[in-house]
Order: sequence, then structure tokens, then C-alpha cells
Amino acid sequence: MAGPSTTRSPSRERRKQPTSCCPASSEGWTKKLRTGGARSISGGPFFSESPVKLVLVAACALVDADRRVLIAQRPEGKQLAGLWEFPGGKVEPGERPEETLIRELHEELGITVKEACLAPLTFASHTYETFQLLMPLWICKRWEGQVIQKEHQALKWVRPNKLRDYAMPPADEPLIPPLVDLLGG
Ligand SMILES: Nc1nc2c([nH]c(=O)n2[C@@H]2O[C@H](COP(=O)(O)OP(=O)(O)OP(=O)(O)O)[C@@H](O)[C@H]2O)c(=O)[nH]1
Repeated sequence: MAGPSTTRSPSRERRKQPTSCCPASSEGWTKKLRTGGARSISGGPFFSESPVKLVLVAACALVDADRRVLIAQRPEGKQLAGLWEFPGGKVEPGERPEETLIRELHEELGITVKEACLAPLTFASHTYETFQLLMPLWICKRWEGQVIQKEHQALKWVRPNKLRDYAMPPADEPLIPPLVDLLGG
């Protein structure tokens, strides 16, 4: 009878390989998932050791006829106040992210957006002190109504290659190159 094999199965070997070509910023997240580390989505169980809250935020780059992108300055009294962000907000229980975005764009800017006019572009995944942010970013070039400032301190239309002139939350930095690629400088 053959004894227990001392050679590892190929699939086990494969699991042990470090993921190559991972950008540094995603390595911590990948490693936690590989080692069964900690995550909880909206309070629900996922991998259960020392849960880190995962916050899902839907955000949008509205693009005007001059290929400028709308950024909005976070209100006083809120976390990261004064920084410039893409309009959007947290996905509420029972909402699809696209529904969140349509609701937030109406609440924050007074515009009406059809879901068919939202095109997914990229996403941000960033570890803040108290939560992990996961933020898909959509592009929108068509909407109804005039953009008005309802909840933010200020609004600005900015060329994508000028976005770095504005202080944005750290999560937003990786969103800039895809916007420059898509819209030009
Ligand atoms: N909308 C938006 N939120 C962003 C961006 N970047 C980024 O880190 N965030 C973070 O994602 C969260 C957005 O949720 P929110 O707009 O509903 O948050 P808030 O602070 O107004 O919370 P509240 O509505 O519970 O008072 C915040 O923690 C915010 O700092 C961004 O570009 N747009």
C-alpha cells in the first residue's frame, strides 16, 4: 500500500506562490484574503478574524462638453472636510450601487441621471484608519437639469490632468490616470 505522499499537490504549490505584478497598494488586501484575514461586508460574516468594516461608496465623474470633470468640496464638519471628491455616497442597505449614485447625484447636485448613462470606469480600494473603502467610479456625460451646489462647499469643473492641483482624499489618487487616459489631459 502506498504511504502518504510527501510531495505537495500542484494546486497547493500554486496557492503558495506570491501573486506577482500586484501593485504595492493592493498587496495588503490580497495577503489578508489569502491568509483568511479579516473582513466583514456591511456587518455580515466573510472571513471572521478581527473584522474590518468594508464601506461601499458609489462615485461619479460627471464630464462636460469640454471634457472637464466635476469635483466637489466636502462640507465642513464632515470627515475629510475641505477635500475635493467625486460626487457620490455610501450604498445604503437594499440599494444597488447605481441606485445610490442616481439618488446621491440628485440630492447633492440636483440633477437627474438615467442608469443607462452611467458607464463604469474604475474603482478605488483604500484602507482608512477605521474602515476599508471600496469605491467604484462611474463616468456620466448625460444628465437632465442644471448642476447646482446643494450639499458641498464648492463645485469645480476641472481638466483631468489638473485634478492633482486639488487636495483629494488619498483613496482618489489612483482614479486620476484612468480619467486622463479616457478624456485626455
Ligand atoms: N463621494 C465620495 N466619497 C469619497 C471619495 N473619496 C473618499 O475617500 N470618499 C470617502 O467615502 C465616504 C463617502 O461617503 P459619504 O459621502 O456618504 O460620507 P459622509 O462622510 O458624508 O458620511 P455621512 O453621510 O455618513 O455623514 C467618506 O468616508 C469619504 O471620505 C470620493 O471621491 N467621493
